[in-house]
Amino acid sequence: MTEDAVRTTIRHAVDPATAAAMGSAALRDAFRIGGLFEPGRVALTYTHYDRMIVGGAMPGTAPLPLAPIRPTGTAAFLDRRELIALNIGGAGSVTVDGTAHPLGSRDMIYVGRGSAVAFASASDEAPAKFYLLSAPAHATHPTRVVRADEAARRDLGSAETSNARSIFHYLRPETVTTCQLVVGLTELAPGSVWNTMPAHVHDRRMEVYLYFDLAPAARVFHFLGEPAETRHIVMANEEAVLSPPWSIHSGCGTARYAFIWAMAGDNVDYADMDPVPLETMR
Ligand SMILES: O=C[C@H](O)[C@@H](O)CC(=O)C(=O)O
Ligand SMILES: [Zn+2]
Repeated sequence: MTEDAVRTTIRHAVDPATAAAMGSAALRDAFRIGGLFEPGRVALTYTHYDRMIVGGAMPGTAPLPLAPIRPTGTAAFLDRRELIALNIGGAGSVTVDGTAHPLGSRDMIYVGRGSAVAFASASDEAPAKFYLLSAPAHATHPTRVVRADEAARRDLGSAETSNARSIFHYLRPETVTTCQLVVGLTELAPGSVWNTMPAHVHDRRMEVYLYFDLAPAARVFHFLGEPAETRHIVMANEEAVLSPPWSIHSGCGTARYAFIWAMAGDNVDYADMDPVPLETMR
């Protein structure tokens, strides 16, 4: 492992009044996260929204460890944290305390507090891409693999409103116990482009989206901000965007796409959202 195999950057929390005064470049710097998947690297963004860490690991066939990072101030990365890794690339494995868990496309692993983790790809030609999320943990819950076909599926929206989509709920309290993490994947049907409109907020939990499976030339216009003061960020494939607890999070693509949504905060109740009536948005 080279010395800079783990890269960490910090994102401070932004308040709504500051965000409302930002132009496109400042909004992108504050909320968009790029460069998640670099060959041979773990790229991490330590956010001050519920101290959620958002990252990517794109290993070769040799194990790429999740090394300790300075911002957590702990001897090992997961000493006081939990983690998920969701594979959006080729076949790979996540080794937890010496046990290798093979993960195919869209398989996920939850790793409880205190474990040691390393990533590997099955081949160099089609490397795995592990999307990583980690939140502070107050208890140790068992490590669990959730396969793509084990996630709870719910179909939402319609073609008439350009938002026919399927939600695959990977981490829900009914099946996997976590301290803070709530994670799922939403896939838009062909011809549907809108997610999460009508929008909602949930001041109890921050949220972060990773847009993926988007054609290289396509973009998603991602909306954020307080409901009556919205802004947008133009997102490309495999870019993440932070949603502060006070912000809506919704997007409209120039083509279909998928995204992984994840939350951390005061509760793990997915349904605890405050809907925003469309007529109140500005
Ligand atoms: O708080 C939950 C999240 O914003 C997502 O689950 C929304 C979503 O996937 C969708 O409507 O498509
Ligand atoms: Zn939400």
